[in-house]
Amino acid sequence: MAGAHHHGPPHDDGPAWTVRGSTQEEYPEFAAVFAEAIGMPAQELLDVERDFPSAEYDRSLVALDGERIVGTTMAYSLTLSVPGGPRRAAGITDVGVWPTHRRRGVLSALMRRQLADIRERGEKTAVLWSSEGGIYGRFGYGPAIQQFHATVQRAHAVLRPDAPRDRALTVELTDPGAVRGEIEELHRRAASLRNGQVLRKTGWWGQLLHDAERDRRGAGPLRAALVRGPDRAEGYALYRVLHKWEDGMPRGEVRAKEVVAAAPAARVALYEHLFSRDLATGTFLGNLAEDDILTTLLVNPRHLARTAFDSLWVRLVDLPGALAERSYATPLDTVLEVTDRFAPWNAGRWRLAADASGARAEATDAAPDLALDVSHLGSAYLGRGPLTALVDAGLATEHTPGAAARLDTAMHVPRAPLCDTDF
Ligand SMILES: CC(=O)SCCNC(=O)CCNC(=O)[C@H](O)C(C)(C)COP(=O)(O)OP(=O)(O)OC[C@H]1O[C@@H](n2cnc3c(N)ncnc32)[C@H](O)[C@@H]1OP(=O)(O)O
Repeated sequence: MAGAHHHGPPHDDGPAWTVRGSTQEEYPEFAAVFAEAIGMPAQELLDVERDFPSAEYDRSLVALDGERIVGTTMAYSLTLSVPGGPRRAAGITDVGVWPTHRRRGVLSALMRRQLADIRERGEKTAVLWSSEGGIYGRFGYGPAIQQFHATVQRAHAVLRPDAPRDRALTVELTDPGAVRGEIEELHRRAASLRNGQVLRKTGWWGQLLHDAERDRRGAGPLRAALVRGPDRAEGYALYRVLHKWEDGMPRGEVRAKEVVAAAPAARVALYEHLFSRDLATGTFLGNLAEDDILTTLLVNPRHLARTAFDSLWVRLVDLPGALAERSYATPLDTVLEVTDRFAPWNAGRWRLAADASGARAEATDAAPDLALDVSHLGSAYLGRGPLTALVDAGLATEHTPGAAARLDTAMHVPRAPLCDTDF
């Protein structure tokens, strides 16, 4: 058995741990290691996977100590919206290291192998939601989206009188399973329009709408509010109501998991529906984009309590490929000197040129305008990573004055990215 006295190899000392592909047969052992690492019952993982399969076993990796699994990770084959359109991307998940084996380079070994595998498959980027902010920067991932959860007390949950309201829209309150097709279609449409969104797998929808008791955390069943227009569904909210009484007074809370709308009036109808549930003193809204119209439409936005957090992290796996497959707001011709510890094929100088006909990135010997880490480009990839801030912080170096600002301008997108699917 892997012993408590085993000290394991040092981090950067060659192929430290054996890493190999895993299988469906091995999944119970895989799940046991990952579950222990994140502190949830393994059986829960197995049940979810049995009922709502989404695992891609041929993309699962394990690290071994002797025969025993001590580290896990998996990748999903995703479609990610990036500036320029939807692109294939690897969605990294199930990262866990057995607690007695942490900080001995197990994850580092898994990451090296996984990046090589992704490159071989031809996906240009990898994305993930991180459990902690301190893990993935060193592996070349950069936080690319800031989004927020919000709470608004009933007294302040009032939208401007001139907010768009459409009498032709009706709100239907129902069990989400009854309108699943419409909900999925609305999300697919919205996801294709927002950078950072991923298309949800069937298993994820099943899990989301299944409404397991453990997901309720004291609140009632999951409800769908579906906005219907004359021709088609225009938006939906998925939410629960937590009914609570204190000293005989109603102190309930509406908890919205997501609000998705194809038009502003539908979004207004959904917010006003959520704000008007009786016996609730406030509304929680999860996963809003930085520029969500709620802030704009509240009569008094000061009382919207926002908790900002990093959602999606982006990693350029094939740097020239990733830079070439997105679009740029302004013409660009610049030379980047890039460091990359975990995907050495990206390290070096790249000339990035973009105009109306498209973008190219090619290896070059020319003098660099800007020197930075691959993780910095990951942060900027979805259009909101300020490279100038990295220069100001002394983490990136400008050799040509203004190079970072010019790249920021070219990579910028007007609408804030959002990812409302945590995988
Ligand atoms: C996409 C997802 O699945 S997110 C879920 C991530 N998983 C979890 O949070 C589960 C609990 N945590 C774990 O299982 C492990 O601690 C892991 C996976 C985060 C890290 O695995 P380890 O094998 O310990 O990482 P490894 O030894 O390769 O560390 C490499 C470097 O990263 C650093 N590092 C690792 N984890 C962290 C962390 N949580 N915070 C800060 N630094 C970290 C290490 O100190 C080390 O630095 P060094 O090279 O300067 O010494």
